[in-house]
Formats: sequence, structure tokens, C-alpha cells
Amino acid sequence: MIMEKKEQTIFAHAGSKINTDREIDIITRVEEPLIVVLDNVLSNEECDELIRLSINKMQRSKIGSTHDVNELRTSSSMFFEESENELIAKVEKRVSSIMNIPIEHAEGLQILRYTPGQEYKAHYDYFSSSSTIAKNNRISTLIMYLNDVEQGGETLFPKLNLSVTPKKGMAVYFEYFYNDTDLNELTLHAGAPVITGEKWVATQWMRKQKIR
Ligand SMILES: O=C(O)CCC(=O)C(=O)O
Ligand SMILES: [Fe+2]
Repeated sequence: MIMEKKEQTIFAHAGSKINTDREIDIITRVEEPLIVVLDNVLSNEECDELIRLSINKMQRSKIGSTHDVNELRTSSSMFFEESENELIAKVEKRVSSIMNIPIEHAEGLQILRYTPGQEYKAHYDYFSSSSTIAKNNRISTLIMYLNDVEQGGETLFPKLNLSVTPKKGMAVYFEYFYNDTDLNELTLHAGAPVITGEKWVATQWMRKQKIR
């Protein structure tokens, strides 16, 4: 039997903790592709504040007529500017050390809000290699849950039969920068429809090269 060597990962944390300005707990790992469930990524106060800061902007963007009408994703969304305020700067710094990628590679933090019936259908976070944007493609994702969802709203990885239940302050990390494209394709994921309650997430995407 040929033992294939495991591919190098970006995420390099061993053990059960990651020390940033906060002690993050590693709860679950899938090895290839690497998918890590993390707890204690954001405090309750930070979650509440991220929602509070973005709720106005989503309302504003509605007035500005940029209503989200997309089949793939029915939630509403907004992006924070880089280091837009003290909290964003702090979260970006923490996220950069969790993801083990310098902050210069980070896109603006995205906030998504799902109400009952809203979902994000199965997709890849990276751009198809035919697009120009793929020259500096995304390489990894951190999805942070900003609230508890009463029912539904799981993050699903259909090719891995994996379901992550949203829980306030927790996060799911995954990367898709493998040489083996089959591994990247296994990161197909979806936000299941919310059934009861609301779902709020903050997503951080990292790029291969600097963008700021
Ligand atoms: O809401 C979720 O669970 C998934 C979000 C997601 O896939 C994304 O932001 O890229
Ligand atoms: Fe995604």
C-alpha cells in the first residue's frame, strides 16, 4: 500500500488552544480537507456589538436600493471597511492569528443576516480558475456565529456529511489551497435554511496575496 503524505496546511495550530488576545478552543477537526470548529472566538459582547454596528448599515443599504436579490444567497449582507473601528481592528487581528495569515491578505469582514426561510445554497468560497479575480484567489475562510439559532441555519459540508450547528461565539474554519484540487472541492458548503429565529454570521476570507 502506498502511504500518501498529508499535504501542508495553512492552519498550523496544534493541541486544543490558540492563544491570541483571547484563548480560543479547538473543538473538532477534520483533517483533509482541514475543517476546524472553534469555540470562544468572540465574546458575547463582541457578537452583540458586531450585530448592532451592522444592523444600521444593512438598513441603510436597503434605502440605497442595493437590495440583495440572489438565488444562491437569500440573506442580507454588508462588509466592514478594513479596521473601520476599534472592534473591527481587534477582531481582524485575532482572526489573522487564528487563520495564520497576515492581515494584509484579509478581505473586509462580511456580516450576513438570515431570517426564516433564508439560506446560502451550496457553493465554494474560491473563484473559478477562469475568472481574472482567481489570480489572487481566496485560500481560507472563517465563519463566526454571532448568535444562537433556534432551529436550522447549520453550516453544511455535503461532500463530507458534516453539519456545524451555529452557536454564539463559535466559528468554523476551512481552507482550500491544496495542490490536490479534489481536496479543495470537498470544501463545498452551504448555510441551511433558518427555520426558527434569526442567524447572524461574520465571515472572513483570506487571499493568496496582499490586498491592503
Ligand atoms: O451561513 C453560513 O453558515 C455559511 C456562510 C458562507 O458560506 C460564507 O459566508 O461564505
Ligand atoms: Fe461560503
